[in-house]
Amino acid sequence: MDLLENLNRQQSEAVSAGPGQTLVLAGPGSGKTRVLTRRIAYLIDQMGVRPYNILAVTFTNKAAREMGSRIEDLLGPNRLSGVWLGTFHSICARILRREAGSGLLPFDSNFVIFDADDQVSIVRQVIKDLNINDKIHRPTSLHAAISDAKNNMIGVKDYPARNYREEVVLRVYEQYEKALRANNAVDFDDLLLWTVRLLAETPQVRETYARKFEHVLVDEFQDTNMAQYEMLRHLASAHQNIFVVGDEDQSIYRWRGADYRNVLRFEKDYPGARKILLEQNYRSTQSVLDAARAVIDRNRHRTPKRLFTERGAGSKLIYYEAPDERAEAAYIIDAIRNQMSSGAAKGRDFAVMYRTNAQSRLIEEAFLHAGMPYRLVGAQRFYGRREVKDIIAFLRLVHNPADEVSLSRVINVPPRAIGAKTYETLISLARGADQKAADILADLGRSGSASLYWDKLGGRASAALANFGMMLAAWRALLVNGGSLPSLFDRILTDTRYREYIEDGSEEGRDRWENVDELRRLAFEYSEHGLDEFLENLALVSDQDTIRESDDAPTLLTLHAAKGLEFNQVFITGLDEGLLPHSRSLEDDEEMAEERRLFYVGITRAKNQVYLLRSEQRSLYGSFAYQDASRFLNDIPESLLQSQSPRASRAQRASAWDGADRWDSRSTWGQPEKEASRQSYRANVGSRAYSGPQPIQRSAPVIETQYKPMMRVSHNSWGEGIVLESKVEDGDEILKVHFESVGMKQLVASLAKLKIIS
Ligand SMILES: Nc1ncnc2c1ncn2[C@@H]1O[C@H](COP(=O)(O)OP(=O)(O)OP(=O)(O)O)[C@@H](O)[C@H]1O
Ligand SMILES: [Mg+2]
Repeated sequence: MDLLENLNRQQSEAVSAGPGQTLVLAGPGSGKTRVLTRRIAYLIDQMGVRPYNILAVTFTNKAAREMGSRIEDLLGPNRLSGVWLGTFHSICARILRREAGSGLLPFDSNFVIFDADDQVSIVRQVIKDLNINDKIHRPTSLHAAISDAKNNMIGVKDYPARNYREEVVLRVYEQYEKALRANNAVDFDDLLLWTVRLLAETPQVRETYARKFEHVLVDEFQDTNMAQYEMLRHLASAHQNIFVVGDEDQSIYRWRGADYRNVLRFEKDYPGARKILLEQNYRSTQSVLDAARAVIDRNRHRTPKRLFTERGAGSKLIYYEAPDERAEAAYIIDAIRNQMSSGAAKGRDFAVMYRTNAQSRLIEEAFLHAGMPYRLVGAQRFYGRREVKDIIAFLRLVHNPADEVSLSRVINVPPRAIGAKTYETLISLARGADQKAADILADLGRSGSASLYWDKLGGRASAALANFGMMLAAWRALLVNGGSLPSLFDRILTDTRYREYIEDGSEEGRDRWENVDELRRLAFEYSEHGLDEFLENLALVSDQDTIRESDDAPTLLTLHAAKGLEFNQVFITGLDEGLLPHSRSLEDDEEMAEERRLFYVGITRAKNQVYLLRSEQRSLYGSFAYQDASRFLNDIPESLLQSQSPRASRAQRASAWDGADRWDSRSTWGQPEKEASRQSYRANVGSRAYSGPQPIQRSAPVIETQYKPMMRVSHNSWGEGIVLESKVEDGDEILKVHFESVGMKQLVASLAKLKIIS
């Protein structure tokens, strides 16, 4: 096909630009990602560039996959093979794996990538070892300080210790690094840091890659940080062909070190760069664009951009001010259900966005109560589950026996009589002998009671450890002898009797097994690639990667995770001062500007309809409080808004209460069935009018219930959850609890032994 087809003049100019440097700066929905995709196809097809001479960086794995399949659609199958297409993290991991054997790096090529949980648990351990007060120095904040340093390319040696706090960070940083190296592990920041160091300090490595990559292309350039920018410069240093697209107004990752001034740096470093502006928006209606512009225009120090659309005015943005957060959630459910039941829209048309992850809980509950499926974007749901983490830990141990974080996780899972004390003795023995714990396990497995360590650990403990050691050795042998990933996976399940362990006959047990089975299916997909790549991909899943395209359901996601995506209709929730803009930003101009950009990104995801929601009252942080409306709402001209707030006027409210159908009279989405929508509205009146922590629905209790809705509770194996409903049936208290780990569960209170947290 003609690769310049369906592009406007500026877009074609960018796609077919000659060699050198190109900067495409343009607003949302103007086709930047489309241009980048076409450009890759064009390079291969029209300019004869070989795929393996191309490096393209996307912001998420999902974006990389989509780009890949789009290019294959354009060029036909297999024309892309060899191209390096992925996120900064995955590209760095690839470079480091190739180079780790050279002795230039402090880990070998079997290194594992520790996820956020692992990282914080190491910090926690270090804090304990160093006797630091974790109430004053929170593990997550120390970890953030370390991460910050790494993103700014500041190593332990260069870390300034100008005050007490920095001294603490430095001490923790030092031990944290030691722990990573001892585990043959890297964290996310290391991937970048070590790649940049390698490229900067080793000319022949730099040359190799710089020669290889004749063309370097980058999407979402405004969100690169210093280290990423350095990396790009090194990689493009031989051919100097670098093509970046971005929008300063959509820079929303400052907290991760992103610096939109990289755009200025680019112009300074490459004075000959051609700059292309795209001005037509193909995504949104004029109303959406006008509202978005009104919001972003208030930011200072920005270059105003022209952006027009030929899609027509479209409908106004709908504003709804709910009496409380439950009513806010109920409104979303109603609006979606009405359109879906009338056939006016499909589940996948909708996205519900929020500023902080904590806000998702109530919205999820509302979906659960309504029995409506949804897609929650975030790695937690699947990969955060205990059983999934267990199996991954076994696989990581096989891959990298030095990984003590994984070892400590599964050494006694399922229980095999290796207590915490035995584990500690094992670790201190290893430290004393300057050995890895895994080597001692292997030795015990090999030599049994003839092992040097047998007596030191005691007979019983040694026997248990020896068994574990033999099992590990057998798994490694299987892999070394060419066994496939699926066969290793199954062998682990059989040897550990993992299924018997988790399938206890309960519904939860079945759920857990299904998760293991899902992971197994994933492992099968990687049979060709092997364990390395499987683990790497697991470690690098980002939030957007958890969106299952096949599910036709509304998407729930943070504004941050919404970057680059588009939806027919977008709900932006929590437009309250303190939430959006977030309270942390109220006293800092730069932060406030970033909050504004975040709101801007949210609005501009919408093709047709934006809903702006807020709640007068919120219980987010444990107590109820009244909120002011977000200042950002004031920036949107009245003429673009249509209010559907129940308090907008007495007359409107009265008509809503007596059952007159407000969906029919005021909706912009056609004519839902009158009766159905009225009923659903009525069904929700109870929760809509409710204020304060009361049950959503409850049959009149016969005896006093011990648990109340909205209580936070903790369960032995499912962790923390929220009570949604409590009722008495046949003298038993029956609870519906939503657990973070496993979702909604129904429990008998007397058997479940829940602990009340708050
Ligand atoms: N010339 C065109 N003709 C028709 N549709 C187009 C054209 N250019 C872009 N589009 C469509 O417009 C939408 C937005 O494009 P794209 O996602 O590439 O924009 P973007 O600039 O990358 O947006 P964002 O800044 O949000 O990442 C997509 O659905 C895309 O297919
Ligand atoms: Mg884009």
